[in-house]
Amino acid sequence: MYPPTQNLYRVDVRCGAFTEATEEYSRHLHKVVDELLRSLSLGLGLEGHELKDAVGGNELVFNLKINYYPPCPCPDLVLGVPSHTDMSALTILVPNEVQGLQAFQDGHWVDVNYIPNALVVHIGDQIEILSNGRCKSMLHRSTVNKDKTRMSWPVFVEPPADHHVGPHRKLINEQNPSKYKTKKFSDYCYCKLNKIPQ
Ligand SMILES: O=C(O)CCC(=O)C(=O)O
Ligand SMILES: [Fe+2]
Repeated sequence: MYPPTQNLYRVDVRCGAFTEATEEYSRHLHKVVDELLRSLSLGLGLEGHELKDAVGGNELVFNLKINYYPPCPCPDLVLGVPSHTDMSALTILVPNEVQGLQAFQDGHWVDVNYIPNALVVHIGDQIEILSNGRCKSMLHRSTVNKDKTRMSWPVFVEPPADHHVGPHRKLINEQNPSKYKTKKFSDYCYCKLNKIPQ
C-alpha cells in the first residue's frame, strides 16, 4: 500500500551546516512573508502593517514540514496528499523537480509547474477569514510519480495558537457582514482536523 500521508515529519535539527542553511532560509522567508502580507494588506485597502498585525504580528509561527513521496507503481490510483486548503495564513513551499503539486482552478486540477529556485505561495485559511472571503484559500493536492521520489518543503506561516482570528473589522460593514466566526487559531485547527463545523 502506498502510504504518503503517513510520511510527514516535523523536524527540529540543531547541527552545523544544516542549522546555518535553515537560519539563512528562515531570515529570507521572514522578509518574503513581510512583503507578501504588506502587499495583500494594501490590496485589501488596509494600511501596509494591518494584515500582519491581525494575523499575529511578530509572534507569527513558521512551521516547516517535509513531505516525502516515494515512487509509486500505480500513480493514477493514489494521491500524495488529498485535496485540501492549508490552515495557515500563508504557506511558502519549495518542491523538488518532480512534478506533483496541483491547484484547483475554474473547476479543473491544474499542474503547478516546477520552476527552479522559485517559491510556491499558497493563501491559507486564516487570510481568507481575515479578508472576509476576498482572498481565497487555495484548494490543492499532490500526485505521485511512478519512478521518481518527490519531496516538498512547505513552511506554514501561522498565528500563535491562542491568537484570535476573524474578519478584519475594517473589512466588514452592513453591506459586507462577517462571513466567518472569530476564534482562537488552535480551536480553528481542532475543528478542521476533527471535521467539526467551524
Ligand atoms: O507536496 C506538495 O507539493 C503539497 C503538500 C501540501 O499541500 C501540504 O503539505 O500541505
Ligand atoms: Fe497543503
